[in-house]
Amino acid sequence: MPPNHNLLIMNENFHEIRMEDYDINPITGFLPPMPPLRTLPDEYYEPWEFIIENFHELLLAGRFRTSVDNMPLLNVDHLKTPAEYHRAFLVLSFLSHGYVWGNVNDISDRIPASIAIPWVKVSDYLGVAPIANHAAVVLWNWRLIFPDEPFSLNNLSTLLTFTNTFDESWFYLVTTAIEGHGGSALSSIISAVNASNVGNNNQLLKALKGISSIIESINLTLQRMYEKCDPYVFYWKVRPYLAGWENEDRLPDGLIYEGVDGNDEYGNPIYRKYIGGSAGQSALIQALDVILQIEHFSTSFIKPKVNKVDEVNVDKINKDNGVNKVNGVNGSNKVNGVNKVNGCNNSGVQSSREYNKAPQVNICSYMNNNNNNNNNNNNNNNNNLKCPFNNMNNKQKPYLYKIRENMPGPHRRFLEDLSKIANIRNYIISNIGYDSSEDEEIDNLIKAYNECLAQMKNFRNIHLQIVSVYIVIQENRSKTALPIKKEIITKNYTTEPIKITKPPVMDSIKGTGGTNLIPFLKQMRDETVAQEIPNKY
Ligand code: HEM
Repeated sequence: MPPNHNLLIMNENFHEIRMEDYDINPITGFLPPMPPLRTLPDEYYEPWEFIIENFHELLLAGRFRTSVDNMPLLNVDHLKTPAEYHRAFLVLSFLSHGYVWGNVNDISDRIPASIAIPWVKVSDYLGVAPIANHAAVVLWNWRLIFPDEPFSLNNLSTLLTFTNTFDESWFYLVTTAIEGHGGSALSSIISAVNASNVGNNNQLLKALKGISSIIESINLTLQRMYEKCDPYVFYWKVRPYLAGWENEDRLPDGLIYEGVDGNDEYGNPIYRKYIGGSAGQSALIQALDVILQIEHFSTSFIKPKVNKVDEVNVDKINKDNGVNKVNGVNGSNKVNGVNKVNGCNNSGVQSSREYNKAPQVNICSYMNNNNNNNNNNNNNNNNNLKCPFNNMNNKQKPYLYKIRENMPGPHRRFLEDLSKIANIRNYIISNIGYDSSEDEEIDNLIKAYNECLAQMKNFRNIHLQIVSVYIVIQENRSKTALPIKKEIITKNYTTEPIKITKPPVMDSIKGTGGTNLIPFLKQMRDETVAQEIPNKY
């Protein structure tokens, strides 16, 4: 049966959300329900598995590329199950990135047909760009050391690494362990959506508390990165292999996938560009953003100014948004019909009390207006269910949206569908002052929602610190080290103290997708904080 990704939005009561339609498991979340395959079962794929088994040896011996060049072109028809496709994608990602980046003095701007053709086919099947990604190295790259013991960081091992180091394994495994919180996070997320849909404040409160405590656990796991991943090894040995071929100085034109795209009209080979692997491609973290209605803007976009919103009556807003029905649950009035209201994740609902302190920028309506202004023929007010980012070129898209191309198709669709119904923040705001007998309940919801934001802010602060240690400091070292090296050579191993004259460079360091790293990550954090609902309204 083809995946029915509309079920989530079509289902009136949201009681029967079928996570499996999105390749999501209620227990393991975005991780597969069973540990990924350690090899492809069909012997037909032995040529791939042989090179993978000898990956480090072949690189060390300088024979990796020729081995791949001599590999036969295999057909993907022998892959039978999703798990086999996952394994094939992982293997082909390693073969490709090993081929391109495996020799620092001779980077390849092409991959041979024997890996390019099957890689593109497997990627098409999985609905993902043909480039190493978070799914490959984190979701589909682990095993349990003791199969009869539970999934936990101290029972995990990686299947493949580029560098054969503890550091690289730990980098992936900490992230895999974070993904292990996905099952419970998604249960709470769906419970929260259901609760706000039927106006069940108790259930919503419980779900929000669940979400904040899961983010707290994620943060504790993230902190463990320092334990066994050395920043030097990460930056100089591991990270180069995960690089992609978009915004990449060493491959300015991108990469040729031989046998796939052919030549252009002038007979020149066609290049492809894709962003490399990053945990920013985690659908789990993005799902948390979506459910909390945290909106991220493109760094190149000028954030629209928030107009002071006049005090608006809830009834009027509901009417404007097409909410005809007010649902009486337990005798109280709750706003219902969310799924029929505004498809985008922030309908800009204001409370009947003064509620214009929290930023109320609605990226979807802003983008829709923007698109409509730019295209007079497309003045369609009923397109709320379409997310406008789809119409944007890559430079306009917020980075976190763009990198969804690197997520498996079902996970990307889950985020798209979730953002159409995520309404918790609006729900809480729209209920402020609606019924004075419920003020305390709403206060508690505000606190619980803000606590989720506080935990997301912590996540981004911890992550910023990690990025400073693992990238910024390493990169600055490289910049200050060059003159030092020269001095040592010319002065014949001088013992004079070396002065560092260059200030650390923060703003110009680039992330995987060419973003200005630190300003970008700070923006993500600030956009998180911006959604806080003030306690006093
Ligand atoms: C050594 C460890 C890590 C380093 C050096 C690192 C580096 C980076 C970099 C450079 C970016 C910028 C965007 C990009 O290049 O794609 C980024 C973004 C991101 N990373 Fe990491 N990362 C690390 C670990 C993790 C882990 C374990 C997670 C957990 C899932 C994570 C989640 C994210 C997220 C969600 C973003 C997008 C920005 C945001 O939502 O705030 N990272 N990371």
